[in-house]
Amino acid sequence: MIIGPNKSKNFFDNLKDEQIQQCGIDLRVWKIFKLEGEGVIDFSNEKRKLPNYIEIFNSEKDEFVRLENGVYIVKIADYIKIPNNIAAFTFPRSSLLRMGATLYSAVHDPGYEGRPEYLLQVFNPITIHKYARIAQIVFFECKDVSSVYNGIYKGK
Ligand SMILES: O=c1ccn([C@H]2C[C@H](O)[C@@H](COP(=O)(O)OP(=O)(O)OP(=O)(O)O)O2)c(=O)[nH]1
Repeated sequence: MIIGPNKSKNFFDNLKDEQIQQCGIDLRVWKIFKLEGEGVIDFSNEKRKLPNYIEIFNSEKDEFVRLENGVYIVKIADYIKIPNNIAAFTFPRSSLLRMGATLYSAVHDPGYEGRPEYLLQVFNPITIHKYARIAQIVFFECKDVSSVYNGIYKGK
């Protein structure tokens, strides 16, 4: 069952009214990175290695950035604290899709807190202004949780 914004807004601090949607919360861009080098992924995470992130935009310093076609990492400005019985998925805003770009999200685990990062793929050049509402996160009740998130991305 979806946890609506009347409750999920409490998983954030300092949300703007415009971020409250019908069943989710719009998320704001903080930083955007290009990837440099290759990643490594395995079974145990022993060999896991992320590429270098080259910052190309920061909402605290820049007004906007024009992105050519390509792949980017977006760091969200909003700090989220997910309760231990709730999970979440993030979707691109339809306006982003309508511009020829999209955003990919993995699962947000019960117990996670931090500022999520997403993969942004640009198929048609777009301009992103500071703190742009780029995505919408939707929260779900998660029964029979085996454990809460305590991995390397917690709190970042
Ligand atoms: O697109 C996403 C989806 C989730 N998260 C956050 C919330 C989630 O709880 C945490 C870890 O996500 P995941 O479990 O998919 O990461 P992993 O690659 O499995 O790393 P770990 O070994 O830490 O679980 O990252 C993101 O930042 N971006």
